[in-house]
Amino acid sequence: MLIFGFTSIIVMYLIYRWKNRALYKLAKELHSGDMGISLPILGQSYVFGSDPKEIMKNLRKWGRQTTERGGVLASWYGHRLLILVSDAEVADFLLKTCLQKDDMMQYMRFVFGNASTFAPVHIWRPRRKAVAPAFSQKNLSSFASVFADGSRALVDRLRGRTDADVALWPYMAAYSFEAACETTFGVTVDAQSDTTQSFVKSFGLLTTTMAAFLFRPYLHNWTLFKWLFYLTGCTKKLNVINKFVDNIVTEKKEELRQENIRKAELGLPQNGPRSFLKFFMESSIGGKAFTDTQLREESMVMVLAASETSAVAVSFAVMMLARYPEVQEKVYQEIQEVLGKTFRSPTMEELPRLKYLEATIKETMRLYPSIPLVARKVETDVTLPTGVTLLKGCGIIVSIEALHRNPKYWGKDADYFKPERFLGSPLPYNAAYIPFASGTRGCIGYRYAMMSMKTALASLLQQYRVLPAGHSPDSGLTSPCDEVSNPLHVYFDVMMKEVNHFKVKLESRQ
Ligand code: HEM
Repeated sequence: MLIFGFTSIIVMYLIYRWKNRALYKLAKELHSGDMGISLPILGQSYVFGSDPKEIMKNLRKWGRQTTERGGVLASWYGHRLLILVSDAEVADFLLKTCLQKDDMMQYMRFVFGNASTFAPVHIWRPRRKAVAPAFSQKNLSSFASVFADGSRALVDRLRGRTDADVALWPYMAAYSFEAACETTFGVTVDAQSDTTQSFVKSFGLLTTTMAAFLFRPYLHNWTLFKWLFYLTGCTKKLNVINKFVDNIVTEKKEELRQENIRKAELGLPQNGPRSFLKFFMESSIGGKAFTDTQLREESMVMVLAASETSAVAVSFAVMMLARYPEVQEKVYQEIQEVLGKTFRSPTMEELPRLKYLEATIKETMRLYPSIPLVARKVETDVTLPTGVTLLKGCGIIVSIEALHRNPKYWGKDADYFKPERFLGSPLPYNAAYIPFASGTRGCIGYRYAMMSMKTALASLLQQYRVLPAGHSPDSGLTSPCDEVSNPLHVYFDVMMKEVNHFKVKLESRQ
């Protein structure tokens, strides 16, 4: 009986291998690095481990191996073949050619709906077209005061935190979240209030659970997923989120109706600064008005996409400034030159003049991109510029983190922190820098993000000098310095975050 069972498994495995022989041939051609042997059901996914720090460490290791082997590597993830990419030319080609999100995103879709980030291409395309005008320069300019007010509140909240080390994350997260809510919904929220806290916690729990789930392909089965989702309390959390957003949508719809009636009566034009929600309510998808579900999905994803990503990037930037005091001094001098000596937030016209600050943010996002990887799917066989043909059904993981440290584009000092790379001469190869991904499915909010991050940093640095946590006179690094032998310790949470919640020491400049 035992022998019969064993023989059946072997026969089934051999049939499976024969049916998928083209995939196995491709895997061999692309090599899988030193990621360990591929096991049935698990593939090589077991090497990532379950601890978020381990996952990030192994993702980085996987990325380095990809670069060492020419920028494209294959790996078995459960029964699927994943192609990992750290070559800029190949990444650029794939991000522009393969617009479909990978199958693993269908679980994210279950949580966040069919909003642009997770939607299949046929749903995404008309939505992206409908959403894009909300990011016009004119509309974004109307958000400048939101960032200015928010960054003043950020500076105030940090007052009195100069005596000991401070974990920046809750402060930065609150700044970005409040700004994201105001620009998305047109309402002012207090990140400390009970309702908001419960919304934020629910969001956090959902993303953390989803991050852990994505790296366990053996759990990727709909029935199992739905059960786990329920048992881990995610259903309740999702209800909290949906209720929070639905209430705002209902309230805002009525407000808009009243406002339009009032303006029509007074003969006033129907324009002015518009929150994303208001913009969506006045727009249409393929000629039809947004439904309530579409309004909820699109606004929820704006809050999700706008808040944590920018908070992570700005927090990493502060840590880098603490580590590299002479970079911080240059940034500070520039802020003084552009804004003068009295404390105030930069205006929309002044932001482009903060060039060294921008270079510092960009260099931070090169070494520590908020989103370390993006996943796409091959829908029809596609031949890479290198001549290799990827087969239908393969998953694609573009490792932004590995690509950003690929010496082929960034030189021998790829791991060094040097904001000067982004000053003066253009980048040697544009596609080698993609913190916001690239192509038509790249980030729609990169200009919004830059405005928000520059405003927050300019305000913060006018008031405080930042020092490394546990500061002693020689705890700063002298730039240029190697971010491999002295790396920041990070973990994977869909985004890449610092393990100590971005701890630094603040010293008042007043
Ligand atoms: C530092 C901040 C940010 C970073 C690093 C970032 C990064 C990214 C990346 C890498 C993608 C592509 C994801 C993929 O292909 O799977 C993306 C997509 C997206 N981002 Fe951002 N983002 C940031 C800020 C924002 C902001 C502020 C908004 C909105 C206000 C936003 C809205 C979106 C949306 C809607 C998408 C989906 C685009 C589509 O599929 O059409 N992002 N972002």
